[in-house]
Amino acid sequence: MTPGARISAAIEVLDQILAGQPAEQALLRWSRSSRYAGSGDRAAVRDLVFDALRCRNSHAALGGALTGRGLMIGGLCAAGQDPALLFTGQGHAPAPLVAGEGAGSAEGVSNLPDWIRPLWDQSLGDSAQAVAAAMQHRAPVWLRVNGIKADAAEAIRVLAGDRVDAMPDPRLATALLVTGNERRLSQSRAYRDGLVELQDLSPQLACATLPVAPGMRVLDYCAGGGGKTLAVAGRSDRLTLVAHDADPARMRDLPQRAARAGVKVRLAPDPAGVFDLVIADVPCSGSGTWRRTPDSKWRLTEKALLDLVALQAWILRKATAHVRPGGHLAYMTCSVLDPENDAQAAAFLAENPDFRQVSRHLWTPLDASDGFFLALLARR
Ligand SMILES: C[S@@+](CC[C@H](N)C(=O)[O-])C[C@H]1O[C@@H](n2cnc3c(N)ncnc32)[C@H](O)[C@@H]1O
Repeated sequence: MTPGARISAAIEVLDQILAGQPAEQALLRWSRSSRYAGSGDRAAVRDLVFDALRCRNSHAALGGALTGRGLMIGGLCAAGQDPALLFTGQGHAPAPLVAGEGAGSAEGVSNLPDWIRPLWDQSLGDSAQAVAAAMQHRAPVWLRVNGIKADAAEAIRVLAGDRVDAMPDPRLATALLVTGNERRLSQSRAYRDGLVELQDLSPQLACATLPVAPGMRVLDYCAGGGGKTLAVAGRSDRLTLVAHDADPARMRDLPQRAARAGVKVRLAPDPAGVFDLVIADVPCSGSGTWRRTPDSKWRLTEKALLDLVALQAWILRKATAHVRPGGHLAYMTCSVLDPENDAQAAAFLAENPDFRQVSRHLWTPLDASDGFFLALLARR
C-alpha cells in the first residue's frame, strides 16, 4: 500500500471507531476486508489509528473536524508535514484538502476527556500536565527477564541472535527495553523458550518490591494471564503459587506461559485457606496504560469508573479472607486515578483495622513507564 492508501485505510477505521466501534474490532474488520494489505501495512495502519486516538482532540482541532479525515490531517500537521502532499486524490490516496482543512490550532486543547480532567489533576498534582503529555506518545516495549532461565546479559545475547535489540535498565536488573525489531519478538527463541516475557517496567518495579521469600504461599487473586504470578515466581525458590480469577477463561494461557517460564502454578477456581502474600491486581480504568489503549480513554465513563471502584472494594473484601495474620495484601491497579488508588486503600484500611499500610507507590511515565499503583498492606 502507498502512504496515501494507508491514510485512507486509517480514515475508514477511525470513522468506525468514532461511530462507536471498539478500536480492535474496527481494525480487525478492516484487515479482514483488505486481503491485499501485508503485515507491514496492517502495522502501519494500526500505528496511524492509535496515534490519532492518543491525540484525538488536538489532532481534530488541527485538522478541522472530529472525523477520520480530520484526525489524519491534524496528525500530519502536528508532525510538521504538509497534508496536501498525501491528500492528492490519486490512486487510493484521500481526496485533496478543501478550504479550512488543516488550518486549525490546538492551542490549549487537552487530550483527556473533559469529565476526567479535574480528577486527573487532583490525582497527579504537580505532575498532572506532564503525565498527560506523556500519554500522547507511544509506549516503549519492555521485557522481564525470567531469572529462573537466564540473566539480562544472556537474554540480550539470545534476543540479538534473532535480531531483536534490547538494553538493560539501571532501575531493575530483570528489565530490558526493546530498542529494535520488536515485531520479531514473539517468534524469537528467547521468548519461545521463556527467557523473557512481555511486561511493562512499572508492574515489574512493583512486583520487585513485594515481600517474597523461599517457601512462601502466594495467591494471585485476579490472575488473568498471570503476569504478576510469573513476575513473583522468578523472585524466589520453592514458592507455592496459586492463581485465581473470577473469569477462569482469563487464565487460559497461564498454564502454557508457566510451562514456558519453567514454574508450577496451580489454578484455583475457588481458592481455600490462607497465604503469606495475596496479590489483588484488580480490574481498573487502565488510565495508566492509555498510551497502549487510547481507545479506552475515550470510552471510559463516570458511571463505569464508579462501578469499577465498587468492584475493587468488593474484591479487596474477598481477598482479605486469604491473608494470614502477619501476611501481606498487595493491592495493584494500572490506574493513576485517586479513587482507584490511595482513596481505595484508605477506605479499605478504615474498614479493616487489623491491616496497616506498609508502603504505597504510584509509578508514571515520568519515573518509570505505564502508570501503575501498589499499596502494600500487612495484616497484624
Ligand atoms: C487487571 S486484570 C489482571 C491482570 C493480571 N493480573 C496480569 O498481570 O495479567 C483483572 C482481572 O480481575 C478479574 N476479576 C474481575 N472480577 C473479579 C473478582 N470478583 N474476583 C477475582 N477476579 C476478578 C478479571 O477477570 C481480570 O482478569
